[in-house]
Amino acid sequence: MKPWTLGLTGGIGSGKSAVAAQFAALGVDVIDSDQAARWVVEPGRPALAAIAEHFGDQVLQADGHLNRPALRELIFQSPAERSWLEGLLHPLIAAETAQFLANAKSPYAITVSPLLIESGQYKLAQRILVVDVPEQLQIERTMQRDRLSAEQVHAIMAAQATRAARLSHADDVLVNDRDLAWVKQEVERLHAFYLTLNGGQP
Ligand SMILES: CC(C)(COP(=O)(O)OP(=O)(O)OC[C@H]1O[C@@H](n2cnc3c(N)ncnc32)[C@H](O)[C@@H]1O)[C@@H](O)C(=O)NCCC(=O)NCCS
Ligand SMILES: Nc1ncnc2c1ncn2[C@@H]1O[C@H](COP(=O)(O)OP(=O)(O)OP(=O)(O)O)[C@@H](O)[C@H]1O
Repeated sequence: MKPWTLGLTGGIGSGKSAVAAQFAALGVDVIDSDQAARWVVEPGRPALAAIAEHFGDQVLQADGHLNRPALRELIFQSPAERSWLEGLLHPLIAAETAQFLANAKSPYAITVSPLLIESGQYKLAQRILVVDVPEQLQIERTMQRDRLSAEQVHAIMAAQATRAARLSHADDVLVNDRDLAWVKQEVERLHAFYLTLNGGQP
């Protein structure tokens, strides 16, 4: 039987990757749209050439790879430029995701995306798990992981759905305000529950 799809979402730095890694360790097939966003702009791919043509060589590194921090600065200070980039990349990311899910072999598969709600991709999932954290913790973890200023993190958060909007789509919520042992325990609980579901429903 074709696996059903769990959509896993949360704001920047909420802990999606940490949660997804625990599901993957239990044998669940996981596709992460942040990773797919990297594949589609590898050197030689047409999207990278389109980005360089649109933004200029300032968004390329000397070795020809995308200069991600430079592009990040440009798009989070201009909604129009962000929208242009999303128009180019989101269909490519969606295609990579669809192909992965079509080949998934575990009882259910997970699509991880920070923009699951915003992009409409949630409609492809039978069930939605939101990783939720208090904003202060989200900001602290992101600043530490990415070496960003509070202002830079706020600019990215402003481009994402609000916590309330995301939670309004949730079937399940993992509150990631404790340590990683807690994440593991919560994922094991959810996984045991998900294995009892038919097509994502009880
Ligand atoms: C701007 C880019 C080059 C920055 O790369 P960088 O390596 O610094 O960050 P990374 O890709 O790992 O993303 C980190 C986080 O930023 C946030 N973020 C990224 N893109 C967006 C966006 N378009 N809107 C809102 N938040 C975003 C997400 O929370 C994401 O998890 C990159 O994020 C990108 O190509 N974004 C456009 C594609 C996209 O929308 N990706 C989001 C998944 S669909
Ligand atoms: N329960 C936790 N305890 C301590 N640190 C954590 C916990 N969960 C996540 N982190 C750390 O917080 C940071 C953000 O987590 P993670 O990278 O999983 O978030 P994300 O939602 O995938 O972010 P993004 O949207 O940017 O991809 C990472 O450095 C991670 O190691």
